[in-house]
Amino acid sequence: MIFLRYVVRSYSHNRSRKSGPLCIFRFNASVFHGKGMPWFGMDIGGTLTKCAYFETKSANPDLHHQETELIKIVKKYFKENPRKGVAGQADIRLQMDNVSIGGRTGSVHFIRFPTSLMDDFFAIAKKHQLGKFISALGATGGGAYKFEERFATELNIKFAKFDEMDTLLNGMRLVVKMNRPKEVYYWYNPHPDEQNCNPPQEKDHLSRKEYDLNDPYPFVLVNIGSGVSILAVYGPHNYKRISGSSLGGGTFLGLCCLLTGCTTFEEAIALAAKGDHRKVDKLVRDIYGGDYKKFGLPGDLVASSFGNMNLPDHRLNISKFDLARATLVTITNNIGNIALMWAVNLKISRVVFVGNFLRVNPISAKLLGHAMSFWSRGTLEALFLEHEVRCLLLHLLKHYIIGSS
Ligand SMILES: Nc1ncnc2c1ncn2[C@@H]1O[C@H](COP(=O)(O)OP(=O)(O)O)[C@@H](O)[C@H]1O
Ligand SMILES: CC(C)(COP(=O)(O)O)[C@@H](O)C(=O)NCCC(=O)O
Repeated sequence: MIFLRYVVRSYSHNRSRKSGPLCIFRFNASVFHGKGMPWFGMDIGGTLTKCAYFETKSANPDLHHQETELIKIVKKYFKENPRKGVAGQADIRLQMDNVSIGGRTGSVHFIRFPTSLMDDFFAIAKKHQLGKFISALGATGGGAYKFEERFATELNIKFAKFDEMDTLLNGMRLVVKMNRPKEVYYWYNPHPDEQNCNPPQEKDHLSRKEYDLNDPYPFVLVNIGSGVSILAVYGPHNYKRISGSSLGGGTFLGLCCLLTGCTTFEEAIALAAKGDHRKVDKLVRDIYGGDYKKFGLPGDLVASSFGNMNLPDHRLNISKFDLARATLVTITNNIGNIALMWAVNLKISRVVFVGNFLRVNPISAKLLGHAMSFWSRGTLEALFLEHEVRCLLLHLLKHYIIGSS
């Protein structure tokens, strides 16, 4: 059986953890028989390409030599890379150490690069004759379909494709098990007096608490990527896609770039962190002069997202920070509303939010956490995963290594 082999060591300069980076090279299967080397999987999404690899300690000195050689090539790869982005960012924070997969112990590393830079990836992969090292690659996401032919014809690499929803769920199951009890968490209010008294806006004082998702079914899974997919999950192999929305992470980033001139997600989130959406939105109190008591709508609740922006006076008083925050709150609230509707409709009390929109984005996570609880009067739980990056790659690894799901 031919296994995927990659040398991947994150190149991050993180001081507290071992660093190492990435690349993708197959070893000669007849020599290595799939023992000891890192395994690799790729999720090619609408915005980001996510890679994960499992790096075991090698017991085989030949293998170790090969690995060292490959790391050299990897370093070259980064140096020669024309654009920094395509080299990928190692998500050191997500790294999982001492993980056991297929009877071996090692670390799972995560890396990402923008899918829009796939041409650069191909150029570099061709230059280094990647196809000589890799024969097959576990792939998921829309790009597993979109780029399959290019990988085959230009790089001579075949895809073993996995459906992104199947893999997302399998990966989630796996990561929850492997990283228990730290993986799943929720936002709670340490000051119960304030519980449900305020409109569902983000709460800076909310704290994170671990959640034991030992018996998870049923739950609603909301994947916030470029767009949004919503699944009702009833059992390990029993789920359906119940809804979706085109207003997702890509919408936030796209609108934010248009409205503020920012160019990256990190920048957009940093702007939003300093802004006040209430200057941009029309609130219930702007309309009622206070709360709309009959229906329990607090005055601070957003009545109309961006509803003040038709007025020149209001437009003069807002900053790019406020616009970024309003965009973030608008998109997040919309996703929360759809998720809530489906959970209530299906009488499912747990809603798990995943996807890279929640990466470095506690504003949205807290907003979702508070809003779900507020609007359901405490009957719904909004849960989050430590590995908000689509952990489905872990499933790929497992599938490839052990040949089972
Ligand atoms: N470094 C980043 N670059 C671009 N978008 C990012 C980044 N980090 C987080 N995001 C957010 O994550 C979304 C993509 O999420 P992801 O789950 O990777 O979806 P996809 O599989 O569609 O690429 C983006 O639309 C954006 O909102
Ligand atoms: C097409 C997608 C499954 C692709 O997944 P993604 O790359 O966004 O994670 C997703 O963007 C989606 O479900 N969009 C919403 C489509 C709808 O209106 O239901």
